[in-house]
Amino acid sequence: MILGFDIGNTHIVPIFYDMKGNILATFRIPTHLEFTEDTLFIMLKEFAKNSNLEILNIENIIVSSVVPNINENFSRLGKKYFDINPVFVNLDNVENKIKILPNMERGLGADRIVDILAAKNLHPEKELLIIDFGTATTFDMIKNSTYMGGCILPGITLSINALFNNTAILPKIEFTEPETVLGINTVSQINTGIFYGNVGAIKELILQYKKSFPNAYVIATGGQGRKISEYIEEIDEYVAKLGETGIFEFYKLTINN
Ligand SMILES: Nc1ncnc2c1ncn2[C@@H]1O[C@H](COP(=O)(O)OP(=O)(O)O)[C@@H](O)[C@H]1O
Ligand SMILES: CC(C)(COP(=O)(O)O)[C@@H](O)C(=O)NCCC(=O)O
Ligand SMILES: [K+]
Repeated sequence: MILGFDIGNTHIVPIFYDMKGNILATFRIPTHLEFTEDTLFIMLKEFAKNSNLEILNIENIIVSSVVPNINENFSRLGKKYFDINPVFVNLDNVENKIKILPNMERGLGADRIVDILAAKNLHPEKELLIIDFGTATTFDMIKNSTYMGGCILPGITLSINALFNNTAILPKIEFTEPETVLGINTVSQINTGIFYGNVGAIKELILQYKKSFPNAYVIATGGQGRKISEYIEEIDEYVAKLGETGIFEFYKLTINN
């Protein structure tokens, strides 16, 4: 088995793969900097047990992290419990798959790197616009294996939390499909505002990218993107486990050959 970790700003997702890259099980834990290698191992052991997986069969560990402060604990986890040095997703190992423009910084988040690897695998010949709805919503434009650029905006839950945290009495709401734009209470008004506000923002951004890349094939991913994608006809496809697939792709490209 291969063990992957998708470390985002809100959640850490451990992923168990068989050696062909089939996903056997995934779990979701909150991103807490306080998790030590020992806490992480105990959680992993329980998850594995629950899915009837033998944790000692892990041959390699791949970590996609956008939270650098926690990385060291994953290195310790690998060394202490599996005698493995985990490999961290970065651009250096996949330079022929994702070329960057000469004037561009190399700071592209690991989550975006694995999204790109997976999307390129699904549609090798297409120009791709990838939208990932996570803590932040990110756009990434790929043409001829080259990263053309992208953008970042606050994610949906982040926007909901911002209203809650920066006002005296606005509540924290659960994001749902709105029934009407004529909200009759605070909760439905916030929900409607965030929902259609995001639908509109995403549509406009896609339009802007399509001005330069009219043939761009638009792929959305990220838990919060599923519902909203149905309202955005410019999105060609929603892929639930894009990042998870990309982490295994990174493994194949770096370790397996
Ligand atoms: N399947 C889902 N349905 C609804 N909300 C989700 C889903 N998955 C994640 N979220 C919410 O989206 C926000 C971002 O979480 P996540 O996608 O895990 O972000 P990250 O990858 O940045 O850690 C969180 O508030 C989380 O509760
Ligand atoms: C943009 C992000 C915060 C998104 O993170 P996420 O929503 O997955 O938690 C992350 O990809 C990141 O920190 N990137 C580094 C900067 C960059 O990608 O340009
Ligand atoms: K994201």
